Amino acid sequence: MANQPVIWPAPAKLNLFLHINGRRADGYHELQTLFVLLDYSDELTFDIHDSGCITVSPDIDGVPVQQNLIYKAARLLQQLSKCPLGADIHLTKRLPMGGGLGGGSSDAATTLVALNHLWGLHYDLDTLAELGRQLGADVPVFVRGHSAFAEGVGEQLQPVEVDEKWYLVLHPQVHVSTALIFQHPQLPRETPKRTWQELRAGSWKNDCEMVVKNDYPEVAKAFSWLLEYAPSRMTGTGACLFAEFEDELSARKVLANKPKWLEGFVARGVNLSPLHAVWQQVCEANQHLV
Ligand SMILES: C[C@@](CO)(OP(=O)(O)O)[C@H](O)COP(=O)(O)OP(=O)(O)OC[C@H]1O[C@@H](n2ccc(N)nc2=O)[C@H](O)[C@@H]1O
Ligand SMILES: Nc1ncnc2c1ncn2[C@@H]1O[C@H](COP(=O)(O)OP(=O)(O)O)[C@@H](O)[C@H]1O
Repeated sequence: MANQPVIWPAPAKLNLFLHINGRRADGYHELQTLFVLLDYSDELTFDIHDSGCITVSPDIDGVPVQQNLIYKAARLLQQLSKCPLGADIHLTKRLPMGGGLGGGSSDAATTLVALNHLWGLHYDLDTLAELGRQLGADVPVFVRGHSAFAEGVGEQLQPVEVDEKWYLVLHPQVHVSTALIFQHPQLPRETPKRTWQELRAGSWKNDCEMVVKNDYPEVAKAFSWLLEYAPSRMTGTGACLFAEFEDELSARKVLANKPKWLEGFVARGVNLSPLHAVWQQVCEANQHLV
């Protein structure tokens, strides 16, 4: 039987809180956020060849290949390393786009980590995270592969151990543009900065929630529906919201009741990224071969 290709996961994240502390001269926002990785992922496979070409399939509707973060990540790595190898990359998309789950950023991070390994480049995680930062503020946390408290524009990361709770994630099927929310005149930008020690005790909120609820009635409607069952919060700049549960069954019971206009899934919050778990397995398997 032919060897099955390795499936490299690109997990979702939730922002358990997202506090906006100010706006910088370059337009980017200073924020404090708690990223928790989920065991629910897009999946990528990589077929390496020596033509030097990069292909990504299937096409993502509305995203030309040169704009696809997978393609951009592969090209960036190729340019830095002058690697003559190429790759045919296949994506199985499970994470809703523009949902605040970081799917595109995670796809980019998985591409950097996987091609670094498969092309034999041996860059360390600091180098890959810095490359990732050039692609998007959310990419470094996925490269580093651990749930983390983040500051700055999201690139100053401190790995933290979170309770690995269960989450119901609901997608109200609208696409929210991160750039538009950050330009919003009514966005609150003055939450005082606090230390992680202060923040870990609670008082968590998402400063983007109110403007998104006001501008996207579907998001407000989803919050109203979920309120019957559990308190909830938005992740990132939306549109997804989530509720936390102690066990899987409780989360699945609420999911089973959801109306048709809501998409959703249940996943576990994890400290170590599923990407890094697979990477470790691949390295161990290679060691057995030599
Ligand atoms: C705010 C977060 C929280 O996780 O939102 P989500 O995208 O996940 O919803 C992320 O850090 C987003 O990261 P990412 O989606 O990679 O952002 P980028 O592509 O770098 O930036 C998209 C746009 O958002 C704005 N932006 C982004 C991050 C930031 N700290 N301040 C900003 O003002 C900028 O206008 C930028 O043009
Ligand atoms: N591989 C990719 N997967 C998803 N979105 C991508 C990808 N490459 C580029 N994009 C662009 O990034 C935007 C944000 O996507 P995504 O990361 O899924 O959302 P969010 O940042 O809200 O979590 C998409 O609307 C799309 O235009």
